[in-house]
Amino acid sequence: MTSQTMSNTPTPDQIRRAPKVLLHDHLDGGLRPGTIVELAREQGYSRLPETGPDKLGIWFREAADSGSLERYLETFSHTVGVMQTRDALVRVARECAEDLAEDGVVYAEVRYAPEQHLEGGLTLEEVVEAVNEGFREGERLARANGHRIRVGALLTAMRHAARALEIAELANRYRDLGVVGFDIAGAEAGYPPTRHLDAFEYLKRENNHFTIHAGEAFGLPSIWQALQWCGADRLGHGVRIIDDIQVRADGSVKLGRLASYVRDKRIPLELCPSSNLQTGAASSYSEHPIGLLRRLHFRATVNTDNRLMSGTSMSREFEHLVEAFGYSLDDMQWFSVNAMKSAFIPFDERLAMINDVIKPGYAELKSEWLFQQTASTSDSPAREG
Ligand SMILES: O=c1[nH]cnc2c1ncn2[C@@H]1O[C@H](CO)[C@@H](O)[C@H]1O
Ligand SMILES: [Zn+2]
Repeated sequence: MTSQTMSNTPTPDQIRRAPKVLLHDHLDGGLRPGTIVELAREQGYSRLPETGPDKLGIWFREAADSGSLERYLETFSHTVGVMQTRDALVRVARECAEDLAEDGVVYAEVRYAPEQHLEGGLTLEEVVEAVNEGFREGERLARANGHRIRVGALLTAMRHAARALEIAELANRYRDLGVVGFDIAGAEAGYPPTRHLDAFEYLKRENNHFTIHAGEAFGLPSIWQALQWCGADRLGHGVRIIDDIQVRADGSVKLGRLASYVRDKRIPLELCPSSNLQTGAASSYSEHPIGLLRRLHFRATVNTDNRLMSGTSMSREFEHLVEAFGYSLDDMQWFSVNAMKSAFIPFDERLAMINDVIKPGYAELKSEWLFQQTASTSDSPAREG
């Protein structure tokens, strides 16, 4: 008997078919390399470092593999560079929804910074409407291909800029019209989230939702500010919360006050393992804090961050975690339910996704697995699992 049939390790095919929930994915970090090449040609964008899709895909992964968030972020000039027209935005958003659906993602919140897409003369509103249109088209095309996905947009403000309040107002205006929340992103060191307190206070007064990139390139002070000064509903990454968790030689664990708060309040951590390896926040999958955070029952979720720059997908992220930590379909379900609970759509809609899509999806995969087990052990004594 192979180890595959003896253990309950999901296969790559099962991982892909398992219903997955994605809360942290950048629209401008997930383009198909072939699309970048075509858009660049159409728009006369001549600064691409490679003109063949395969080489360009490799270039992004290698350039992003720098160990520094600042250098990682430089690669976005080329994706943002070809996302300056309405048609380009519609196409990129459509393909994003299609690619996620194909990968078994059933619910996604995809973020982008509208202020970065104005160079071709579009207004902020036109940018948001183009992206929304693309997501709706992508959802329809996915459905026609037998995949069900729902995509909500998060509007990001860039933390080095000074437009956060304006973007927060934009997110509020398009609430219930495809936009489900707000975020700030960009270089973390030197740009604390409190610079944008006015935007967060405005959103709180409007009963709106937001997440903050924090605890990725900078540690606990950034997480503390994001939660206790700004009132973030979720943490983008938040991986450095590990700095407030002490694992003693005997294996016992002591949480500091901030880590306790994050766990006690069920603050969702939008963890992005591959991205963290590239920017230096973790050194290998098996050493990634997600293993400990999952064991300690933090509200941990699994995310892609930037599929292009990391050459990844939700399935790839789970494949890495399955390999590093021996995760089962039950673990995958736990992460997916965690993420769905943490989404910014209304409670009843989250519950419906959990009960009608996620749980039945995993139940089906597990029953297939049990069936295979029974078939492969039919002439040997029953095995304890
Ligand atoms: O992991 C990250 N940390 C901080 N900022 C990021 C990360 N990934 C992407 N962006 C930034 O967010 C912008 C809007 O999508 C991107 O253009 C990029 O500059
Ligand atoms: Zn991010």
